[in-house]
Order: sequence, then C-alpha cells, then structure tokens
Amino acid sequence: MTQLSAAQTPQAKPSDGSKALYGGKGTRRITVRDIALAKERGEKWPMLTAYDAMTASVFDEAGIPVMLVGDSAGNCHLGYETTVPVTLDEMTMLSAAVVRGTSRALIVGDLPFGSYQEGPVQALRSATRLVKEAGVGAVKLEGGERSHDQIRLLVESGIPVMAHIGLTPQSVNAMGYRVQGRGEEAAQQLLRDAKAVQDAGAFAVVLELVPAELAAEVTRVLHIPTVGIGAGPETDAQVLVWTDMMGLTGGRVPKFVKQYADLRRAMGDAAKAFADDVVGGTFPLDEHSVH
Ligand SMILES: Nc1nc(=O)c2c([nH]1)NC[C@@H]1CN(c3ccc(C(=O)N[C@@H](CCC(=O)O)C(=O)O)cc3)CN21
Ligand SMILES: CC(C)C(=O)C(=O)O
Ligand SMILES: [Mg+2]
Repeated sequence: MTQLSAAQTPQAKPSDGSKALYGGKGTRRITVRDIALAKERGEKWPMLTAYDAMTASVFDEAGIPVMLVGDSAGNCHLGYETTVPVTLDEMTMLSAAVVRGTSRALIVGDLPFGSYQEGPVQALRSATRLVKEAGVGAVKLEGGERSHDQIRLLVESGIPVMAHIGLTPQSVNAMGYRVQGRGEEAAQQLLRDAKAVQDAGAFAVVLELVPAELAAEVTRVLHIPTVGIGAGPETDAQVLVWTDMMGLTGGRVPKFVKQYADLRRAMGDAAKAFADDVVGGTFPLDEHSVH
C-alpha cells in the first residue's frame, strides 16, 4: 500500500502538527478558544469521561484533549442506579482529582441534578464551586431553551459552558432513556434547543441519542461544535463513557458504544491469578521479599 498524503487522510492535520487538539504538539492546557478554532479548521476531536486522577492521567498521556467529569460517575463509579442522586460535593471531589491527574486536557465538570435547576443564581453558585475548588476549565449542564438563562449568567460571569440536549439523563424520571428528536415536531424542538444554547453563549453542545441526520443538520447550522453520543458520525466531536468503551461497566451498555478493550475480563483475570498465587503459596517469592 502506498502512503496516503496528509491531504488524502480523512482528517488532514495542520502540517506542523502543533495546533491539532488530538495529535498536536502543544503541552499547555487546552482552552475553549482552542475548541472554537478546531471547528473553523473542520477538525474532529475525541472526548472521554474520567472520574479519578489515575485514569485521567492515562487519557491525558494518550492525548485526549477534553475530558468530562460526567455525573455518569453516579452509575459508573459510585454505585448508584442513575445520575440523579449525585451531589455537588461528589462532583467537586471527583473533578478535583481529574484536574490533578492531568496537565493538557480541558476538564469539563458536569453540574449534577438539583445544582442548577432553581435558576441562574444557583447555577452560578454551583459552577463557581467546580471552578474554584476543583479547578475545572468549564462546566456542563443539561437542557436547551429551559437552561438558557443559567448558561447566559455563567458565561457572563466568565465560566465556559458546554450544553447538553437531546436525551438528558437527569430527567430520566420524566422522559426515560429514549431517542429524542424523532418526528418533525421533536426535530424542530431540538433545533430550537441547539440555537438557544448557542445564543446563550455555550462553547459547545452535547447531542445525546438523536437521529444521525438531525445531528448532522444541527452541526451544519451551529457555529459552536457539537459533541455526539449516539448521534451518528457527523458531529464535530464524539464522547463516550470510558468504562463503557473499555468494557468495565457492569451490566448493559447503550448500543451506541463501541468496545475498545475488555478491562472487566483483564482485571478479573488478574485478581484471580493473584488469589490463586496466594492460596497456592506461589506469591510472594523470594524476589518480592526483604531480608
Ligand atoms: N454507562 C453509562 N453510559 C452512558 O452512556 C450513560 C450513562 N451510563 N449514564 C448517563 C447517561 C445515560 N445514558 C443512556 C442511558 C440509557 C440509554 C439506553 O438505554 N439506550 C437504548 C436505546 C433507547 C431507544 O432506542 O430509545 C439502547 O439500547 O442503547 C442510552 C443512554 C448515557 N449516559
Ligand atoms: C454522557 C455524557 C455526555 C455525560 O453527560 C456524562 O457522562 O455524565
Ligand atoms: Mg452527564
């Protein structure tokens, strides 16, 4: 096979490689300004969740440019059924750990259910904790038109906001986990939500579980980047829950997930090998002992 030239690769990188969010050479921390420039260049980028310093440091070294301390920590890290019970104290603690474990990635802290729904002032008080106590570079909150005023006050106050529309899991008790934006009326609502969060000043918007064609249209219409999860291939960025894509989540994972590793098996096998060694007297050996 002949080598593809840079111009022929699906995603042409800047020739010096210094600007790309992924694969670029920069070592300083990525900002929301860098995210905006990536959309101008037509560059796609990856985002993963992270909930602890150790995992976040692995992804930082791998070059993942944006990490979300998702409230999916509720079901993926803290043992709750859903994201609904997660508290702002918990999100602050987890976000601080992810910031400490990274030096390049932009860290986005998810505002948990109940920490911004009362209104813009509550949203600002909650977001300020994530910025001051955890050190995140941006926050995320759910809702389109309904969250416009919260987004606006945060942005005016100097806190970059990633919006999140389509399936909004904090509303599971009202809407379930269903595809959003199917049918003309729902599609129009999603477009209104997308424009509302852009108008309010969001620097990016997550589109969760919406038809690929509609996500593509939103991506064309907006000047801020779209971050898809179960939203097809045309969004500017893609996000997955890290424990899902590495095969660590216990139980069912959404069907939009691609599995890139089987850590549940790898970790289970390692735990059993250790246990067998201990029970069988083959660990520790002399090389693991002090005299
Ligand atoms: N482990 C995990 N992965 C996630 O992606 C995730 C979380 N947890 N928690 C927070 C939200 C909730 N999310 C969810 C939860 C359920 C479905 C789900 O059941 N989807 C169905 C399709 C439903 C339909 O077709 O209408 C599926 O089979 O994928 C999807 C996203 C995404 N987020
Ligand atoms: C699924 C992503 C977008 C999220 O909000 C989370 O992980 O909490
Ligand atoms: Mg979330």
